[in-house]
Amino acid sequence: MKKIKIGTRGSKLALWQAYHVEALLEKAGIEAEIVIIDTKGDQILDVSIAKIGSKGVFTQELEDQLLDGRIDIAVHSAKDMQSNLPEGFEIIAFTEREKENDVILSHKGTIELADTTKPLLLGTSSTRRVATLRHFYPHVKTVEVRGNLQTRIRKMEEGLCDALLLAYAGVHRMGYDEMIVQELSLEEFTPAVGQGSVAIEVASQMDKDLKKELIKALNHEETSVKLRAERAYLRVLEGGCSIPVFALGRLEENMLCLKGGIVSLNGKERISLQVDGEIDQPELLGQRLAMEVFAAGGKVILDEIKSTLNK
Ligand SMILES: NCc1[nH]cc(CCC(=O)O)c1CC(=O)O
Repeated sequence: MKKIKIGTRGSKLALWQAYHVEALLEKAGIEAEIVIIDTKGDQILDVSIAKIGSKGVFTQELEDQLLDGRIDIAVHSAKDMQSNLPEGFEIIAFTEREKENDVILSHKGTIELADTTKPLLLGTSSTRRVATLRHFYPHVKTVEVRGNLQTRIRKMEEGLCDALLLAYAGVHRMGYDEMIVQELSLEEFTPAVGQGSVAIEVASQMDKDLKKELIKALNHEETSVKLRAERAYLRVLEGGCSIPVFALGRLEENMLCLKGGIVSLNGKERISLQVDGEIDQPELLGQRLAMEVFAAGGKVILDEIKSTLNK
């Protein structure tokens, strides 16, 4: 079998993910090498993702190279993948998911979100986290902070904020577990779709046998079932990472339980529901969740968010 070229962004987290995939391939006896590609999302660091327009900022360049055959697979944080891939591309595998929670990282020791007596300024650039904070902890102030984890930590230490709100997966992979001061609950801070897993994207024209080999080596079936449901939910909402929606699949015996919802940008309204169904049709469950969230008032919230972001 030929040597597989793994395309990745050059950030430390992206490289960790690419090496992880390389190791999984090697374990399956497949030789691989890593090709680093610069993306628009990496170059524009001073503008929030929500403003750049999230569509493919981190993925477009990798997709160009997939078509050219300069790389065979593209590795992304599953969370950063838009719900509808452009024509001609598909995700063939999701790697085993890391713990999905959000965490608080701080150089200051304990942080008490519920303590309304002390001013607290949290750094984040995720609309979901800001809106969720506004909903559950309206007294907490937020400031936008972008850049890679190292940059964000430096900005925090320089005084930009008291603490950072981040995905556990990225913090853990970059080796900053010691700075975690609190793990947030999945009930309040239900994660973004796909959080904690790595997605493998290919050009659909890829040789069928090769595709099969790669799926066998890289796909974690249970993760894949959960993420297919979560992504189907996101697809109905046409949400990129700029919209504060969340969903989390869980497997319980032979059932797939999907919890998810949406929160308004000001945090005033938050809808969170759970639907349960068969494991073998995860997409249907995601669509069902979307319909129930819409019916419960989510459609109005979504339309409001979209009109605000498009202004
Ligand atoms: N949006 C950026 C991003 N994309 C993936 C991760 C972390 C790893 C993961 O969730 O898989 C992060 C950082 C964060 O949200 O804290």
